[in-house]
Amino acid sequence: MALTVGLRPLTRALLRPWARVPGAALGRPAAGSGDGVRCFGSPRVLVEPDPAAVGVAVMKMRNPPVNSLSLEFLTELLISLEKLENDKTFRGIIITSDCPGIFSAGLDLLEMYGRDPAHCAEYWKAVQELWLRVYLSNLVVIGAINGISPAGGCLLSLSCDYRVLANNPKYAIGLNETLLGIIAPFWFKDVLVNTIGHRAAERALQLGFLFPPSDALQVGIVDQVVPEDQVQSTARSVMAQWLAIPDHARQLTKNLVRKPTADRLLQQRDADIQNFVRFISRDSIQKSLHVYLEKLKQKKG
Ligand SMILES: CCCCCCCC/C=C\CC(=O)SCCNC(=O)CCNC(=O)[C@H](O)C(C)(C)COP(=O)(O)OP(=O)(O)OC[C@H]1O[C@@H](n2cnc3c(N)ncnc32)[C@H](O)[C@@H]1OP(=O)(O)O
Repeated sequence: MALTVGLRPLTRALLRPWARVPGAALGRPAAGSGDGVRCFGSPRVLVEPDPAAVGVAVMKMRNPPVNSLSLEFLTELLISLEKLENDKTFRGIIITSDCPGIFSAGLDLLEMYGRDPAHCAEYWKAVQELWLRVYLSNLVVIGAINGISPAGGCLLSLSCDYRVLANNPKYAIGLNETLLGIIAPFWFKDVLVNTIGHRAAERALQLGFLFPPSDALQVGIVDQVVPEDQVQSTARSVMAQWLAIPDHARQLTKNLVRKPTADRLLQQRDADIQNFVRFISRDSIQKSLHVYLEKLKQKKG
């Protein structure tokens, strides 16, 4: 999948040579890891081989305070995923968070609020790109969801092959876009419908449900709920089960199941970008985002 087409200078710079990303170094031993352990990443994305599982990488999102998916963060995630996809030593990735209590707060509202149409278009293209990259990955992708995961964070989780959620009543997962006065795009909706079924998705989307762990498991938006300190070990055991399947058979099957959903976006990416830009630029939508951002500020007191 070509990643650089049509992207503006910031994104192109980030997608160009790995070494240009400050702090990034492919093949450099990880701080605190044994000599010779391959570790690569970027300021906001830490990627390490799982010391206990051959062929598995752990990708930790580290964009404090809430792992919101800014353009720079999306770009770094894309670079890391592309590296992993092309590195034949890896067959699976566990995606998790390095921000306590938060998997990802979803799309970065500041990339959509008060921005010009060109910026919004570039941002949306990167959002599409990340989804396609994760959803269609040849690797086994397991979400070790160790925190709240609304909207874009939920989409990222839903795009994994399997989701393990920490059993903490403070955590919740769902597509809550309507609560912000915005709507989930058709491909977010498609992935949710594929996961929890039409009727449950219809209710969840319209009411902007954020499911706490027990409800999340019951509706099927996650596959397993486990005590917080067992999220990583469970993700690792699940990974072993998925890696026991020959790659070619699993990958072709994944493609068979997921391609029709991805194709719906691939066939109309530009139109989807234009729709997004038109929608997000409306005064009424900008007002809703403003109100929501103010609410987030006031919550702090
Ligand atoms: C035709 C097509 C139409 C398409 C339409 C658009 C489709 C858009 C699709 C997806 C949308 C999204 O993903 S929108 C994002 C949804 N996310 C949320 O609703 C989560 C919002 N955040 C929270 O609820 C909380 O921050 C938290 C529960 C995640 C964490 O709470 P906590 O108390 O720990 O932290 P704070 O609330 O104090 O937040 C700290 C800091 O971060 C800022 N913040 C939080 N979330 C975001 C975000 N998503 N984007 C940008 N910034 C965010 C928050 O404002 C605080 O900032 P300050 O410290 O500066 O006050």
